Amino acid sequence: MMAMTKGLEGIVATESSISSIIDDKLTYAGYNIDDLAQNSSFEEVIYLLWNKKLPTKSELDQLKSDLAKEMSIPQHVVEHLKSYDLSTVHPMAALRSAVSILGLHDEEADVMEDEANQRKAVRIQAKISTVVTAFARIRKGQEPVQPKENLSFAANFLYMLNGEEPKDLEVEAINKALVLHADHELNASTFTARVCVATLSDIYSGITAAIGALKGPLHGGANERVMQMLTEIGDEDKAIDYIKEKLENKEKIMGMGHRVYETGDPRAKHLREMSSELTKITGNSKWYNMSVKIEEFIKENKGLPANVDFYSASVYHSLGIDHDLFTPLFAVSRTSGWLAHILEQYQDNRLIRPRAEYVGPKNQTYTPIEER
Ligand SMILES: CC(=O)SCCNC(=O)CCNC(=O)[C@H](O)C(C)(C)COP(=O)(O)OP(=O)(O)OC[C@H]1O[C@@H](n2cnc3c(N)ncnc32)[C@H](O)[C@@H]1OP(=O)(O)O
Ligand SMILES: O=C([O-])CC(=O)C(=O)O
Repeated sequence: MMAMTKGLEGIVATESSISSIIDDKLTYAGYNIDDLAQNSSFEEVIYLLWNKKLPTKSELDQLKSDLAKEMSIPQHVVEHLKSYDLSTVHPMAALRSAVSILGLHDEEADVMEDEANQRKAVRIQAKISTVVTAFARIRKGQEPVQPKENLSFAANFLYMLNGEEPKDLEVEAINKALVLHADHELNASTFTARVCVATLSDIYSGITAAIGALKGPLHGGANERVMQMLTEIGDEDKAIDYIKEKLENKEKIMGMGHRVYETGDPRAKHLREMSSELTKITGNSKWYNMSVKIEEFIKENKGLPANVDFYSASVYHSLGIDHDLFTPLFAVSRTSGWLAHILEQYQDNRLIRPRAEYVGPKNQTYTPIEER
């Protein structure tokens, strides 16, 4: 058997033409993330990830209209969201369960033809932000807000969350965040989705499994913990002492470090810029200043770069988004990548089944229970 690599570090487990990380540069289907972050809409990125080419105007209009038609969620799903223990259930747990329930209401859930899978991809992508925002409102005792067909995906997210049409700057920030989080090669949640559907299980199962993986604090769950850390620190002048103590206790600093990037995560600078701008506008520059201090300290003392989760925290906080909705918002975006990978996996499938090196006891003799 081959040598074991803990955490599968450096192991190439599949071919893919969706996104790449080479020399610390991230591309979606060959387009650099910096270009996409500056210029593209999230809908364009969805099209790009699913089709490996930028859409023409009519192709983009078609996708937007398909998504708009599918954004509403069945009343059963709303009733389900209402039935959770609203004071304790984390929105990521609610989302994981709700996506699974969406599958129960999709007659095509187990139809494996390509066209049915593409229709389901549109349905899931369209409904995911409706589920997140509906849950966010329901737990505050508010009714879900129906999406508006004339709004962009990013604008609809904020509209359904807050019940009022967002300002241009807010839409721009959410759109950029959605573009930046959409795909990232074979990260843990995407790998989870691919492992799941490689058994020829259905798309809803793949997305449900991926949400479960994204939820963890070493992955998407880090963005909520970054804000928790900044809140705990509270004051710029206390940041370095706080971090030193965490490091002395061998605790990890959330939003720092990455399995693949060595010099830095190319997405972080876009979020850093947004954080600087938005925290200034909202009169809360301390969150940005504190983040810069932490980033510089960790870079200097541990050689670790900030990852995508680090500055997204102060960006989302400045937009007034509840801290436990940060990871669900990540999921809304990453669903586009998960779906692209699931469809790619189906196209050239083989069961994913690695080996484990057995290190337990050998040659044991069975003893009857009365003799143990
Ligand atoms: C969207 C995303 O998923 S981006 C990642 C989001 N996750 C986080 O921000 C959580 C914090 N970061 C981490 O836990 C890690 O850097 C990960 C999970 C991202 C990458 O992990 P790995 O590649 O497995 O690195 P690993 O955890 O083995 O760390 C290697 C060394 O760097 C240290 N290290 C890595 N990240 C950090 C951190 N954030 N804070 C402090 N030390 C760290 C480890 O303690 C370890 O040190 P040691 O060799 O002295 O024991
Ligand atoms: O690629 C990873 O390991 C984690 C990450 O940054 C992402 O999923 O965006």
